[in-house]
Amino acid sequence: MSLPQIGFGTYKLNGALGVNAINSALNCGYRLIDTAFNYENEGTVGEAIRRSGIAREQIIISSKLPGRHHHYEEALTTIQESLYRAGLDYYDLYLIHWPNPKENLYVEAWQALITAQKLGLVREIGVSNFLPAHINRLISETGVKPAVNQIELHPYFSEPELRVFDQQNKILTWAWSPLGRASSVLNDPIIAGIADDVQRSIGQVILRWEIQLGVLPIPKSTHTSRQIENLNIFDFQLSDEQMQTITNLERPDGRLQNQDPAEYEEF
Ligand SMILES: NC(=O)C1=CN([C@@H]2O[C@H](COP(=O)(O)OP(=O)(O)OC[C@H]3O[C@@H](n4cnc5c(N)ncnc54)[C@H](OP(=O)(O)O)[C@@H]3O)[C@@H](O)[C@H]2O)C=CC1
Ligand SMILES: O=C(O)C(=O)[C@@H](O)[C@H](O)C(=O)CO
Repeated sequence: MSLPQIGFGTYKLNGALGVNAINSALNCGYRLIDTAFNYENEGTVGEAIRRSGIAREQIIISSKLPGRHHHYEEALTTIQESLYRAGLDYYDLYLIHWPNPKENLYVEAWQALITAQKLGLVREIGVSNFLPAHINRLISETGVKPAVNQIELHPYFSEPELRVFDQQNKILTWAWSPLGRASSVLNDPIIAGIADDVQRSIGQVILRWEIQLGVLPIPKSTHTSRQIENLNIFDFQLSDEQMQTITNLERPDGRLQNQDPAEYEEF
């Protein structure tokens, strides 16, 4: 499957305001929309797509299986429910949202995603927030590798080891909260200096850094002007030195909400 280099995140985009925001993103040119069963907005995404008038096959739509439905039968039913909610016949991608290692049912959930792919409910399957040990287990127990791994990634938390692991295994890394969910990174003075040099906004520099790292960012915005700004990152380049300067901003406590997938469980 070929994917755009950037997608659109939809966490917190619900109801009529959500439909307007997602519709606006589609009009701006986004062709990859990220949602999740737990966002309770798969219906909003489906409605925005129908209203856009853009042909279904021109849009990549990705959703995610919540932790409370990792049992095989429940997972299959949940994928069907995800489709009914969105009013879609298929998802282009379906991911396990979190591995929930203490619950320890993610291999069973993966087997359900494999079946869903065989049934044509989803075109490709992947994971989110998976560490190398979790992915190695999926591969050794099922022989099927995830197509993508969607992980927290922004300049204060750039996941160097996980990116290398994904690359070595030909798994595409997606960056969630690529703008640090509008936290202090969007005012970082070092990135501001680079933004001045390249005559772009801080957000554009961050997203460009992610693209040049080989990662697919999925920024969310309710504002059309920001949606456009976040897309306009393909007509400039960061130098190797600028790339390294941003990568050096890594912080040991760089996670936004201390959601370490080795420990964190989300249901
Ligand atoms: N798999 C997972 O576990 C997770 C997945 N995700 C996915 O990743 C997506 C993106 O992450 P998210 O947490 O939403 O955070 P983002 O990093 O995309 O940041 C979104 C915030 O940044 C603001 N913003 C967007 N563009 C700009 C800009 N150019 N300048 C200034 N501010 C800007 C938005 O404000 P405004 O809307 O007002 O414009 C919003 O407050 C989610 O929507 C979701 O789809 C997120 C978290 C976890
Ligand atoms: O948004 C998501 O996809 C999540 O997995 C959530 O954990 C989200 O990051 C969050 O902040 C919940 O409080």
